Amino acid sequence: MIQLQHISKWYNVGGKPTFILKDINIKITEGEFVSIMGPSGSGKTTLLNIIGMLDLPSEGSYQFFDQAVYDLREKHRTELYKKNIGFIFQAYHLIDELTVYENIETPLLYQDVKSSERKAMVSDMLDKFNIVGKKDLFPSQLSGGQQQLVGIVRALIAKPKLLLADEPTGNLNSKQGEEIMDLFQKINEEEGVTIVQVTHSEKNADYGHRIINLLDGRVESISEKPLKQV
Ligand SMILES: Nc1ncnc2c1ncn2[C@@H]1O[C@H](COP(=O)(O)OP(=O)(O)OP(=O)(O)O)[C@@H](O)[C@H]1O
Repeated sequence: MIQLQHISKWYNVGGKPTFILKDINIKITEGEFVSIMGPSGSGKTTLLNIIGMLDLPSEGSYQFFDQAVYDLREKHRTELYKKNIGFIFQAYHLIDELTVYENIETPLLYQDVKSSERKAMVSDMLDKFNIVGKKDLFPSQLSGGQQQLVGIVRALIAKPKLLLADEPTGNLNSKQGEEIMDLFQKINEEEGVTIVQVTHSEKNADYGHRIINLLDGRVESISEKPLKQV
């Protein structure tokens, strides 16, 4: 699904290149659940944003299914992203002025899905994730865990093949965090959604089949993990 080759990213700081990522080579197969770990500043978010097509590297190539991502015009890259990728952030990034229902509906508006179809899709998701009763509330009226759940439902509504999550449980207590990780596991196993998450937590990383450890912008090691027993 994903093949990154010789990906590097640098910024010019005071006339000198400062490397954020250096010669990253990673393959991710459809259906995998991968965790990215590493100390603060090691380049995790930058790598996730490159995988999510939100950021461009300074060098290297990226194959997403049969598409050479950097050969595409920006418009086509955006279409590829919108069609295939859902993003979840630590700080939820919900729109405060919109209700739960409206927040979940937003990605469908960008995809020009018809009104009647949107209604059916949102209702279906509200039902599936047991949040029908919250649909008219605003984000400020929800707990952190509930807000993240809405963020996840919003990321999933357009049926992405790839779910990217940057510290998805960073603002949650351990019980809420565990619920979100269990949900990720379910989405991965039952729906076949490929997941790549950045995490500081060993416990959360263990939910993945594979852990990629970054250090100073390089892949320091990759460890395969047995599936977590439930
Ligand atoms: N526009 C920029 N110009 C210069 N340096 C940058 C820029 N954006 C990011 N960096 C640097 O890139 C490095 C990697 O950042 P990144 O957010 O990818 O790290 P991270 O591993 O996700 O860290 P954390 O765990 O703290 O979130 C940091 O040292 C950061 O200062």
